[in-house]
Amino acid sequence: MMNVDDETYRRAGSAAAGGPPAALALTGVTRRYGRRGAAVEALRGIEVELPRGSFTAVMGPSGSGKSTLLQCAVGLDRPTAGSVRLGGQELTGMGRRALTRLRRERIGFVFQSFNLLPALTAEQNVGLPLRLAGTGSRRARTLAREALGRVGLAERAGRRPAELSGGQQQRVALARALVTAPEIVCADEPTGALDPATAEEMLGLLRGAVDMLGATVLMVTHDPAAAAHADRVLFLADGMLVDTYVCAGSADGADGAGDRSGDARTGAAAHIARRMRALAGRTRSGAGPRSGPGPGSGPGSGPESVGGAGSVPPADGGRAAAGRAA
Ligand SMILES: Nc1ncnc2c1ncn2[C@@H]1O[C@H](COP(=O)(O)OP(=O)(O)OP(=O)(O)O)[C@@H](O)[C@H]1O
Repeated sequence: MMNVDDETYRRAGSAAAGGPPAALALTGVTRRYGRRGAAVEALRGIEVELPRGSFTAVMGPSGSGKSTLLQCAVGLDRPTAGSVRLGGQELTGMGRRALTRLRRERIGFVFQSFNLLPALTAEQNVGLPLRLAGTGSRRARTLAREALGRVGLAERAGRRPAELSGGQQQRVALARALVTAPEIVCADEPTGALDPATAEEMLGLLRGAVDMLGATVLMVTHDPAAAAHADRVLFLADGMLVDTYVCAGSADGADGAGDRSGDARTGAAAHIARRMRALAGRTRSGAGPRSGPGPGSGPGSGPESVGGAGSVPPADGGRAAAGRAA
Protein backbone atom coordinates (compact mmCIF):
# COMPACT_ATOMS: atom_id res chain seq x y z
CA MET A 1 0.00 0.00 0.00
CA MET A 2 1.16 3.52 -0.54
CA ASN A 3 0.09 7.05 -0.88
CA VAL A 4 0.37 7.79 -4.58
CA ASP A 5 -0.27 10.86 -6.59
CA ASP A 6 -3.86 11.16 -7.69
CA GLU A 7 -3.06 11.52 -11.37
CA THR A 8 -5.21 8.51 -12.16
CA TYR A 9 -8.21 10.16 -10.54
CA ARG A 10 -7.60 13.35 -12.46
CA ARG A 11 -7.34 11.46 -15.73
CA ALA A 12 -10.39 9.30 -15.08
CA GLY A 13 -12.56 12.15 -13.95
CA SER A 14 -11.59 15.19 -15.90
CA ALA A 15 -13.71 16.49 -18.73
CA ALA A 16 -10.83 18.80 -19.53
CA ALA A 17 -8.79 15.70 -20.36
CA GLY A 18 -11.42 14.77 -22.96
CA GLY A 19 -13.17 12.09 -20.92
CA PRO A 20 -16.71 12.16 -19.60
CA PRO A 21 -17.30 14.60 -16.75
CA ALA A 22 -16.49 13.37 -13.27
CA ALA A 23 -19.40 12.03 -11.26
CA LEU A 24 -18.76 14.94 -8.92
CA ALA A 25 -16.34 17.85 -9.12
CA LEU A 26 -15.75 20.51 -6.47
CA THR A 27 -13.63 23.48 -7.50
CA GLY A 28 -12.48 26.14 -5.06
CA VAL A 29 -15.34 25.35 -2.68
CA THR A 30 -15.45 27.64 0.32
CA ARG A 31 -18.17 27.71 2.96
CA ARG A 32 -18.21 30.47 5.50
CA TYR A 33 -20.75 30.60 8.32
CA GLY A 34 -21.53 33.83 10.16
CA ARG A 35 -20.10 37.26 9.48
CA ARG A 36 -16.97 39.29 9.95
CA GLY A 37 -15.34 38.72 13.34
CA ALA A 38 -17.64 35.79 14.14
CA ALA A 39 -17.21 34.06 10.77
CA VAL A 40 -16.17 30.40 10.66
CA GLU A 41 -14.62 29.07 7.49
CA ALA A 42 -15.86 25.49 7.48
CA LEU A 43 -14.39 24.82 4.02
CA ARG A 44 -11.50 26.63 2.40
CA GLY A 45 -10.84 26.13 -1.27
CA ILE A 46 -11.69 22.44 -1.64
CA GLU A 47 -10.73 20.91 -4.99
CA VAL A 48 -11.75 17.33 -5.63
CA GLU A 49 -13.09 15.14 -8.42
CA LEU A 50 -14.79 11.80 -7.96
CA PRO A 51 -14.46 9.57 -11.02
CA ARG A 52 -17.48 7.48 -11.91
CA GLY A 53 -17.43 4.09 -10.26
CA SER A 54 -15.10 5.12 -7.43
CA PHE A 55 -15.38 4.87 -3.64
CA THR A 56 -14.06 7.86 -1.71
CA ALA A 57 -13.95 8.20 2.07
CA VAL A 58 -13.66 11.55 3.86
CA MET A 59 -12.01 11.66 7.27
CA GLY A 60 -10.80 14.35 9.60
CA PRO A 61 -10.98 15.54 13.18
CA SER A 62 -14.24 16.81 14.62
CA GLY A 63 -15.08 20.20 13.17
CA SER A 64 -12.74 19.77 10.19
CA GLY A 65 -15.58 20.28 7.70
CA LYS A 66 -16.59 16.75 6.66
CA SER A 67 -20.34 17.24 6.99
CA THR A 68 -20.16 20.63 5.34
CA LEU A 69 -18.24 19.12 2.45
CA LEU A 70 -20.83 16.38 2.03
CA GLN A 71 -23.71 18.82 2.23
CA CYS A 72 -22.18 21.20 -0.30
CA ALA A 73 -21.38 18.27 -2.58
CA VAL A 74 -24.99 17.16 -2.80
CA GLY A 75 -26.76 20.52 -2.85
CA LEU A 76 -27.98 20.42 0.75
CA ASP A 77 -25.86 23.47 1.51
CA ARG A 78 -24.58 26.23 -0.75
CA PRO A 79 -20.90 27.11 -0.92
CA THR A 80 -19.99 30.72 -0.25
CA ALA A 81 -17.69 30.49 -3.27
CA GLY A 82 -16.61 27.89 -5.78
CA SER A 83 -18.28 25.38 -8.04
CA VAL A 84 -19.97 22.01 -7.50
CA ARG A 85 -20.74 19.95 -10.59
CA LEU A 86 -22.71 16.71 -10.63
CA GLY A 87 -22.03 14.86 -13.86
CA GLY A 88 -20.92 18.17 -15.36
CA GLN A 89 -24.01 20.11 -14.23
CA GLU A 90 -23.37 23.12 -12.04
CA LEU A 91 -25.38 23.01 -8.80
CA THR A 92 -24.44 26.27 -7.17
CA GLY A 93 -26.85 28.50 -9.10
CA MET A 94 -29.81 26.14 -9.05
CA GLY A 95 -33.06 27.02 -7.30
CA ARG A 96 -34.29 25.12 -4.29
CA ARG A 97 -36.96 23.11 -6.10
CA ALA A 98 -34.61 22.07 -8.87
CA LEU A 99 -32.07 21.00 -6.28
CA THR A 100 -34.66 18.97 -4.39
CA ARG A 101 -35.58 17.21 -7.58
CA LEU A 102 -31.96 16.63 -8.53
CA ARG A 103 -31.23 15.11 -5.14
CA ARG A 104 -34.27 12.87 -5.38
CA GLU A 105 -33.48 11.61 -8.85
CA ARG A 106 -29.70 11.65 -9.08
CA ILE A 107 -28.31 11.19 -5.59
CA GLY A 108 -28.74 8.34 -3.14
CA PHE A 109 -28.38 8.92 0.60
CA VAL A 110 -27.43 6.63 3.45
CA PHE A 111 -27.38 8.12 6.96
CA GLN A 112 -26.09 6.85 10.27
CA SER A 113 -29.64 6.77 11.65
CA PHE A 114 -31.12 4.87 8.65
CA ASN A 115 -33.95 7.43 8.17
CA LEU A 116 -36.57 4.91 7.12
CA LEU A 117 -40.25 5.78 7.38
CA PRO A 118 -41.60 3.62 10.22
CA ALA A 119 -45.10 3.20 8.81
CA LEU A 120 -43.88 1.82 5.50
CA THR A 121 -42.65 -1.69 4.76
CA ALA A 122 -39.09 -2.27 3.59
CA GLU A 123 -40.36 -2.56 0.04
CA GLN A 124 -42.37 0.66 0.28
CA ASN A 125 -39.40 2.51 1.79
CA VAL A 126 -37.16 1.36 -1.04
CA GLY A 127 -39.76 2.18 -3.67
CA LEU A 128 -40.46 5.65 -2.27
CA PRO A 129 -37.86 7.60 -4.30
CA LEU A 130 -39.22 6.00 -7.45
CA ARG A 131 -42.81 6.82 -6.57
CA LEU A 132 -41.84 10.42 -5.79
CA ALA A 133 -40.19 10.61 -9.18
CA GLY A 134 -43.41 9.45 -10.85
CA THR A 135 -42.71 5.76 -11.42
CA GLY A 136 -45.85 3.62 -11.45
CA SER A 137 -46.57 1.48 -8.41
CA ARG A 138 -46.06 -1.89 -10.11
CA ARG A 139 -42.76 -0.91 -11.63
CA ALA A 140 -41.61 0.67 -8.35
CA ARG A 141 -42.52 -2.51 -6.55
CA THR A 142 -40.55 -4.68 -8.97
CA LEU A 143 -37.49 -2.46 -8.77
CA ALA A 144 -37.72 -2.23 -4.98
CA ARG A 145 -37.84 -6.02 -4.72
CA GLU A 146 -34.81 -6.32 -6.97
CA ALA A 147 -32.92 -3.77 -4.89
CA LEU A 148 -33.84 -5.58 -1.68
CA GLY A 149 -32.65 -8.81 -3.25
CA ARG A 150 -29.27 -7.24 -3.95
CA VAL A 151 -28.80 -6.49 -0.25
CA GLY A 152 -30.03 -9.93 0.77
CA LEU A 153 -33.41 -8.84 2.11
CA ALA A 154 -35.86 -10.16 -0.47
CA GLU A 155 -37.51 -12.24 2.24
CA ARG A 156 -38.03 -9.22 4.48
CA ALA A 157 -39.75 -7.00 1.92
CA GLY A 158 -43.01 -6.89 3.89
CA ARG A 159 -41.46 -6.03 7.25
CA ARG A 160 -41.59 -2.58 8.81
CA PRO A 161 -38.36 -1.01 10.14
CA ALA A 162 -39.23 -1.81 13.76
CA GLU A 163 -39.34 -5.50 12.80
CA LEU A 164 -35.80 -5.41 11.40
CA SER A 165 -32.38 -5.32 13.07
CA GLY A 166 -30.21 -2.22 12.79
CA GLY A 167 -28.04 -3.85 10.16
CA GLN A 168 -31.09 -4.92 8.17
CA GLN A 169 -32.53 -1.41 8.38
CA GLN A 170 -29.29 0.01 7.04
CA ARG A 171 -29.39 -2.51 4.19
CA VAL A 172 -32.91 -1.33 3.37
CA ALA A 173 -31.56 2.22 3.40
CA LEU A 174 -28.82 1.19 0.99
CA ALA A 175 -31.34 -0.49 -1.30
CA ARG A 176 -33.36 2.74 -1.23
CA ALA A 177 -30.24 4.75 -2.06
CA LEU A 178 -29.41 2.51 -5.02
CA VAL A 179 -32.88 1.91 -6.45
CA THR A 180 -32.84 4.97 -8.69
CA ALA A 181 -29.36 4.08 -10.03
CA PRO A 182 -28.09 7.44 -8.77
CA GLU A 183 -25.01 9.18 -10.11
CA ILE A 184 -23.59 9.34 -6.63
CA VAL A 185 -24.31 7.66 -3.31
CA CYS A 186 -23.64 9.88 -0.35
CA ALA A 187 -23.07 7.96 2.89
CA ASP A 188 -22.79 9.91 6.15
CA GLU A 189 -21.33 7.65 8.86
CA PRO A 190 -23.26 4.67 7.44
CA THR A 191 -21.75 2.26 9.97
CA GLY A 192 -21.79 4.59 12.97
CA ALA A 193 -24.73 2.81 14.60
CA LEU A 194 -23.70 -0.74 13.71
CA ASP A 195 -21.61 -3.35 15.52
CA PRO A 196 -18.31 -4.25 13.83
CA ALA A 197 -19.52 -7.42 12.10
CA THR A 198 -22.68 -5.76 10.77
CA ALA A 199 -20.62 -2.75 9.74
CA GLU A 200 -18.35 -5.03 7.70
CA GLU A 201 -21.37 -6.47 5.91
CA MET A 202 -22.62 -2.99 5.12
CA LEU A 203 -19.24 -1.87 3.82
CA GLY A 204 -19.03 -5.00 1.69
CA LEU A 205 -22.36 -4.06 0.15
CA LEU A 206 -21.21 -0.50 -0.52
CA ARG A 207 -18.01 -1.83 -2.05
CA GLY A 208 -20.08 -4.24 -4.15
CA ALA A 209 -22.27 -1.39 -5.38
CA VAL A 210 -19.13 0.29 -6.69
CA ASP A 211 -17.52 -2.82 -8.15
CA MET A 212 -20.59 -4.53 -9.53
CA LEU A 213 -23.06 -1.73 -10.27
CA GLY A 214 -20.56 1.01 -11.09
CA ALA A 215 -21.90 3.25 -8.33
CA THR A 216 -19.90 6.27 -7.16
CA VAL A 217 -19.76 6.49 -3.38
CA LEU A 218 -18.74 9.42 -1.18
CA MET A 219 -18.63 8.37 2.47
CA VAL A 220 -17.87 10.37 5.60
CA THR A 221 -16.57 8.22 8.44
CA HIS A 222 -14.61 8.43 11.67
CA ASP A 223 -13.62 4.78 11.40
CA PRO A 224 -10.30 3.88 9.71
CA ALA A 225 -11.52 0.30 9.21
CA ALA A 226 -14.51 1.63 7.28
CA ALA A 227 -12.37 4.03 5.25
CA ALA A 228 -10.08 1.16 4.27
CA HIS A 229 -12.90 -0.22 2.08
CA ALA A 230 -12.66 2.87 -0.12
CA ASP A 231 -10.39 3.42 -3.10
CA ARG A 232 -9.16 6.70 -1.74
CA VAL A 233 -9.32 8.54 1.56
CA LEU A 234 -9.39 12.34 1.71
CA PHE A 235 -8.23 13.90 4.96
CA LEU A 236 -9.70 17.22 6.00
CA ALA A 237 -8.35 19.51 8.70
CA ASP A 238 -9.49 23.01 9.49
CA GLY A 239 -11.63 23.13 6.34
CA MET A 240 -8.82 22.17 3.99
CA LEU A 241 -8.01 19.00 2.14
CA VAL A 242 -4.60 18.28 3.64
CA ASP A 243 -3.83 14.72 2.61
CA THR A 244 -5.01 11.85 0.46
CA TYR A 245 -4.38 8.14 0.71
CA VAL A 246 -4.98 5.61 -2.05
CA CYS A 247 -5.87 2.27 -0.50
CA ALA A 248 -3.98 -0.85 -1.45
CA GLY A 249 -7.09 -2.58 -2.74
CA SER A 250 -7.76 0.22 -5.18
CA ALA A 251 -6.96 -0.48 -8.79
CA ASP A 252 -4.71 2.58 -8.55
CA GLY A 253 -2.76 1.50 -5.51
CA ALA A 254 0.66 0.89 -7.00
CA ASP A 255 1.55 -1.58 -4.26
CA GLY A 256 -0.96 -4.39 -3.89
CA ALA A 257 -3.28 -3.06 -6.58
CA GLY A 258 -6.54 -4.94 -6.62
CA ASP A 259 -5.77 -6.74 -3.35
CA ARG A 260 -9.01 -6.57 -1.43
CA SER A 261 -8.08 -9.19 1.11
CA GLY A 262 -8.78 -8.68 4.78
CA ASP A 263 -5.02 -8.38 5.39
CA ALA A 264 -4.68 -5.58 2.84
CA ARG A 265 -7.58 -3.75 4.46
CA THR A 266 -6.18 -4.22 7.94
CA GLY A 267 -2.89 -2.71 6.77
CA ALA A 268 -4.69 0.18 5.10
CA ALA A 269 -6.78 0.80 8.22
CA ALA A 270 -3.64 0.95 10.38
CA HIS A 271 -2.08 3.42 7.98
CA ILE A 272 -5.22 5.57 7.91
CA ALA A 273 -5.44 5.50 11.72
CA ARG A 274 -1.83 6.73 11.97
CA ARG A 275 -2.60 9.65 9.70
CA MET A 276 -5.71 10.49 11.69
CA ARG A 277 -3.69 10.48 14.92
CA ALA A 278 -1.16 12.80 13.33
CA LEU A 279 -3.92 15.12 12.18
CA ALA A 280 -5.67 15.10 15.57
CA GLY A 281 -2.36 15.93 17.25
CA ARG A 282 -1.79 18.85 14.95
CA THR A 283 -5.32 20.13 15.35
CA ARG A 284 -5.12 19.89 19.14
CA SER A 285 -1.86 21.80 19.09
CA GLY A 286 -3.43 24.98 17.92
CA ALA A 287 -5.36 24.85 14.66
CA GLY A 288 -9.02 24.54 15.53
CA PRO A 289 -11.75 25.63 13.14
CA ARG A 290 -10.82 29.03 11.84
CA SER A 291 -12.61 32.18 12.64
CA GLY A 292 -12.56 34.79 9.95
CA PRO A 293 -11.15 34.61 6.46
CA GLY A 294 -7.53 34.35 5.49
CA PRO A 295 -4.86 31.67 5.05
CA GLY A 296 -2.20 30.66 7.45
CA SER A 297 -2.74 28.62 10.57
CA GLY A 298 -4.29 25.34 9.39
CA PRO A 299 -2.62 21.98 9.86
CA GLY A 300 -1.42 22.06 6.30
CA SER A 301 0.50 25.22 6.89
CA GLY A 302 2.71 23.96 9.68
CA PRO A 303 6.40 23.21 9.45
CA GLU A 304 5.86 19.66 8.29
CA SER A 305 3.16 17.97 6.28
CA VAL A 306 0.93 15.26 7.66
CA GLY A 307 1.42 11.82 6.36
CA GLY A 308 3.36 11.76 3.12
CA ALA A 309 3.16 12.32 -0.59
CA GLY A 310 -0.33 13.79 -0.61
CA SER A 311 0.35 16.26 2.14
CA VAL A 312 0.40 20.00 2.13
CA PRO A 313 3.55 21.94 1.47
CA PRO A 314 3.92 24.50 4.24
CA ALA A 315 3.96 27.67 2.23
CA ASP A 316 0.67 27.59 0.37
CA GLY A 317 -2.01 27.36 3.02
CA GLY A 318 -3.16 23.95 1.77
CA ARG A 319 -4.16 24.71 -1.75
CA ALA A 320 -1.57 22.47 -3.36
CA ALA A 321 -2.85 19.38 -1.57
CA ALA A 322 -6.35 20.31 -2.54
CA GLY A 323 -5.19 20.41 -6.12
CA ARG A 324 -3.63 16.97 -5.86
CA ALA A 325 -6.92 15.43 -4.85
CA ALA A 326 -8.60 16.78 -7.94
N1 LIG B 1 -24.69 26.07 10.51
C1 LIG B 1 -23.51 26.39 11.01
N2 LIG B 1 -23.31 27.61 11.55
C2 LIG B 1 -22.11 27.98 12.04
N3 LIG B 1 -21.02 27.17 12.05
C3 LIG B 1 -21.16 25.94 11.53
C4 LIG B 1 -22.40 25.49 11.00
N4 LIG B 1 -22.23 24.22 10.55
C5 LIG B 1 -20.95 23.90 10.80
N5 LIG B 1 -20.32 24.93 11.38
C6 LIG B 1 -18.91 24.97 11.80
O1 LIG B 1 -18.13 24.60 10.67
C7 LIG B 1 -17.05 23.78 11.08
C8 LIG B 1 -17.12 22.45 10.34
O2 LIG B 1 -18.26 21.75 10.78
P1 LIG B 1 -18.63 20.29 10.25
O3 LIG B 1 -19.91 19.89 10.91
O4 LIG B 1 -18.61 20.30 8.77
O5 LIG B 1 -17.41 19.42 10.79
P2 LIG B 1 -17.26 17.82 10.85
O6 LIG B 1 -15.87 17.53 10.41
O7 LIG B 1 -18.36 17.17 10.13
O8 LIG B 1 -17.39 17.57 12.41
P3 LIG B 1 -17.88 16.24 13.19
O9 LIG B 1 -16.90 15.15 12.88
O10 LIG B 1 -17.82 16.67 14.63
O11 LIG B 1 -19.27 15.94 12.74
C9 LIG B 1 -17.15 23.66 12.59
O12 LIG B 1 -16.32 24.65 13.16
C10 LIG B 1 -18.59 23.96 12.88
O13 LIG B 1 -18.76 24.48 14.16
